[in-house]
Amino acid sequence: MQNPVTVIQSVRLDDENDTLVLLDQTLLPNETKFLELKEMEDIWEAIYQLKVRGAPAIGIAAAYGAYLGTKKSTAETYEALFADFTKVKDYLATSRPTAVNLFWALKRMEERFKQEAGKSVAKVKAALKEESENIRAEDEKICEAIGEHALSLLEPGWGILTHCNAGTIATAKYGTALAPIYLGQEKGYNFNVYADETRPLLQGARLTAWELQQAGVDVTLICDNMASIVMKEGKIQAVLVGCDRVAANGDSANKIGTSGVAILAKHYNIPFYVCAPLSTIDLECKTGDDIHIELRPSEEITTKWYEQSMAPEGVQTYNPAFDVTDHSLITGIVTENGIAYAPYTESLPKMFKK
Ligand SMILES: CSC[C@H]1O[C@H](OP(=O)(O)O)[C@H](O)[C@@H]1O
Repeated sequence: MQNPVTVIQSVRLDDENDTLVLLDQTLLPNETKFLELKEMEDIWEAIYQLKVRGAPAIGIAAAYGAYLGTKKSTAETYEALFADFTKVKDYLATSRPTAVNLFWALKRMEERFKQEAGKSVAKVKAALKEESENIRAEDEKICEAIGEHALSLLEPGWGILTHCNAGTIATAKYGTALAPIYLGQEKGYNFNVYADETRPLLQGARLTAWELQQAGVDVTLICDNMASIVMKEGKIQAVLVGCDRVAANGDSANKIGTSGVAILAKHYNIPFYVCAPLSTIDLECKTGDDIHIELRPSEEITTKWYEQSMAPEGVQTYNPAFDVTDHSLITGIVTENGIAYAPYTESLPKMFKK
């Protein structure tokens, strides 16, 4: 039975109208609104402001944006079109630095462009459209495969803690960390999901709790500082999180606060799994120290969710959007090709060879 929430397409191409259609995730859970974007500046802004967010969804949006931006070109030669494509690609690549899917998707679009060398402008544009649609369609299958592998690690009735939102709206469908929750629901696993609110942008409260409630999954919203007590009280049998970039040694960048959850899970002897499409694994990054952590505006901490500021005027803040969970804290990395276990420098490359 199709779960109504998983069929929501948070990122969609409306080619006939030269438009990228995005579910505006900054308005959830209070408003479900789709944006229709034609201009590269608006697409850049939508990625930066997390109107579209989640590593796979960012990659899909960038691929569609690169196609739409190139489609507009009036270039009459392959070379001139490539110059226009490159401008769009390089511009979209500046929107956010941490999720590797943004760069992976843009590189894949560039590789497809080069495969069409010597062909007519029309044929190259058609190829870019096809490639962007392939990226989206593949991500749906990848997330389902991650869900199947992750489900093999879980038992019916388990309490699952998750951080931020790695759900259906962060991907083409199903999500990564939430994929086993949706697949398990179809099979009667009846998980009890505990969602960290995930300050400062509240992806857990606004998005995960919303997605799972809409899907009829048993979800309990907790403040980030409650993760320890729910683990201590035996409510949690596994932690599942998404990721934005996995380094070759297994260090994994994910939403800020994830590494703290991993340390708690280690302390309470609870398995901690990172759900990672291969498109989020960056073997060029040797360790988490090589991952660029995005810093975001102060207002997200001080005023964004309050009728009035809850912090003294002008207080200094530090707002890293992600942190890196050390590979030693990760029980396994669930990919679409199977589950990688430590030592990750050996197991991760094998995932690409299946
Ligand atoms: C399925 S990847 C989701 C991943 O992306 C989120 O970051 P953001 O909300 O800033 O795009 C978060 O790290 C999630 O785990």
